[in-house]
Amino acid sequence: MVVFEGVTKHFPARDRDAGAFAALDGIDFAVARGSITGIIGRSGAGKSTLIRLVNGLERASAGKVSVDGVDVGALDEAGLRSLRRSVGMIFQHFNLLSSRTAFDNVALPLEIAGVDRQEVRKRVEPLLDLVGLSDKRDRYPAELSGGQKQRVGIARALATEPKLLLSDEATSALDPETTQSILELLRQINAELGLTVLLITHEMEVVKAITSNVAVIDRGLIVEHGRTFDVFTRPQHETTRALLSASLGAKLPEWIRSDLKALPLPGDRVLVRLIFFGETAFQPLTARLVTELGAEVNILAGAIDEIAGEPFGSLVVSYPADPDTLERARHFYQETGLATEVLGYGA
Ligand SMILES: Nc1ncnc2c1ncn2[C@@H]1O[C@H](COP(=O)(O)OP(=O)(O)OP(=O)(O)O)[C@@H](O)[C@H]1O
Repeated sequence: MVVFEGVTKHFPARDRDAGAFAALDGIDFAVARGSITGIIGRSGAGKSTLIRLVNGLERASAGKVSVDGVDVGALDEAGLRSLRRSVGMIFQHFNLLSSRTAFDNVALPLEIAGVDRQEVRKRVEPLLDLVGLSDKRDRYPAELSGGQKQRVGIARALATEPKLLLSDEATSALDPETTQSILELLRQINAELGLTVLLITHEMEVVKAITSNVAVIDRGLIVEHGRTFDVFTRPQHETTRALLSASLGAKLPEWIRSDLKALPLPGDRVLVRLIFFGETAFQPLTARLVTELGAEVNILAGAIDEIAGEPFGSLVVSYPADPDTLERARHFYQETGLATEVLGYGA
């Protein structure tokens, strides 16, 4: 649906002598039709720039961005206007016009497209109904809650019947409960209207809750991408691990985490996160681990979590970090296919 091929975006560097600065540095990535795809990354990694290239708010310095086979960079003004009708966008701060009612905000893109008043009414009313705001149609943004404003934003984004919806931190200004209801609405729109959703967020909970696919961007490069379940349960890149560490699975108590070392001292124990999913979730692997290691295994934390509707469990254990035990553990993990992550070492 959206394809990035060798996409680079330069901005003039702040320091005039430094030349150009690459906000995106060779992005190759495709967003599957019908998916809800998340882009995550640290602040300044290039998420907004990436999404703004999709509807032509920015132009790539090199490479190609295409939407449904259309090369966005090659479009003239008329082409861009037509593209923006097929690509809706929602924003963190809703971007509603305060002088227009909910109805008139949703109607705006249709008025701009020259749709006549009767047709506008025919299209806007079902949209207000879809987002659950029929009774608020004549309210002004100032009279609506954050969640209701975002619902107006979503209805407005859907007015021109787009195939793709871009979401730029759409739930970041909302409380957790309202976030859940907006995510539920996005999920419904994705399922019922077959709309592809590309969202950027710094909220891992959002990614976990609704995306089917995720890409991790770091300093202008996609460093990891795949099914959300796979990326979240078996993160390969250090940036992904850092982004996920606070939000996923069993959380280590702070007093243990703050004492963790990157390398063991003699007599230290290793702290390992064991991740259970699929086959491994149904086997008594913890009991076997204790037997196989022949060493004292402590359980420090455990949780059952859910990613994109699939359950998985994680358990943080510690055992002696001597070479024999580590070798037996490595062998056991290899044999059972248990996913693990070494968190560090401690006494
Ligand atoms: N118009 C611009 N001119 C110059 N530099 C820019 C411009 N837009 C973005 N940048 C720079 O490009 C880099 C990527 O910015 P971008 O907004 O895409 O990051 P982000 O991942 O969305 O960050 P955040 O999560 O903080 O919004 C940043 O270093 C930013 O300062």
